[in-house]
Amino acid sequence: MKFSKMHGLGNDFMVIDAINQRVEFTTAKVQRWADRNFGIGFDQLLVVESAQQAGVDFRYRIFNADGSEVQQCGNGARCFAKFVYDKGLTDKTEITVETASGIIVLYVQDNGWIKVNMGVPNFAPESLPFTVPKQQEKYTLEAAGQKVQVGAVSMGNPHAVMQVIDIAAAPVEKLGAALESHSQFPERVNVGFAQVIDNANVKLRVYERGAAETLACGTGACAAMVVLSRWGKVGNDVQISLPGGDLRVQWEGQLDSVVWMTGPAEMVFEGIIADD
Ligand SMILES: N[C@@H](CCC[C@H](N)C(=O)O)C(=O)O
Repeated sequence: MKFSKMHGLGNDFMVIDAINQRVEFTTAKVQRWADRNFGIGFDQLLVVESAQQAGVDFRYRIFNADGSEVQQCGNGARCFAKFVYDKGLTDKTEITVETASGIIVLYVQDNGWIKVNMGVPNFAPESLPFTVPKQQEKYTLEAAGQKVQVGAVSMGNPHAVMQVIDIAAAPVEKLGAALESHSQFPERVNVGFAQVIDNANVKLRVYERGAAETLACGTGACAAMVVLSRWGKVGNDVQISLPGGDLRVQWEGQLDSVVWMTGPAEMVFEGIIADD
């Protein structure tokens, strides 16, 4: 089975075309492929399929390195768009795709970057413990022996975001792991640690559900933007700097406005899996 290895700001993916070849795998196989010593190594697997709904260009499925299937992936969406465009699966520069959390629209720009309409943030999905969205609201949780204040939002997938003073010293591994599986999050959660530089610049690290800390998280960047905006910390056009590079995230701030994310996507190499 042929695959491509791609990344968006160092958040890396194995991408499989399941339109032109037969693709079968199990959770154990995803975990083995994801292994950085015994497999290909990646944070997420992206499986590109034909659309199931009329008028939509593609469907794609997303699996974390631990094998769990998830609803949304920002960096993955940009890599998906580059993959279908560069492989000639479409010649459209405006691409619609079904994900497990609904249809999203992606725009391939002249400079090769991809702009994604990430949809409207959801402050009260089932996978979050909080039901009533209130402006300025923070929630206090206990994790890893300390009390932390987080904002919670779904970008299709669940995120908890906290503000930190010094991103380099943030306890991402320890607190991220504790919050990822906190009892308040029935479907586990992605955990963002955000340092506000000014109202247009934020530094962010994300402990991802099912993958641990990654070099970048697109939905995490959108979630951080939305939470910090609700807390009055940022404007509506923010550069989010992650360990792997920068994303531009735009949000008008109304609860019904969509989030835009713009950034690069890169092909790394292509291969054939020996054990399929
Ligand atoms: N890296 C992704 C998010 C991937 C899914 C996430 N780990 C989850 O479990 O929801 C991104 O760029 O958004």
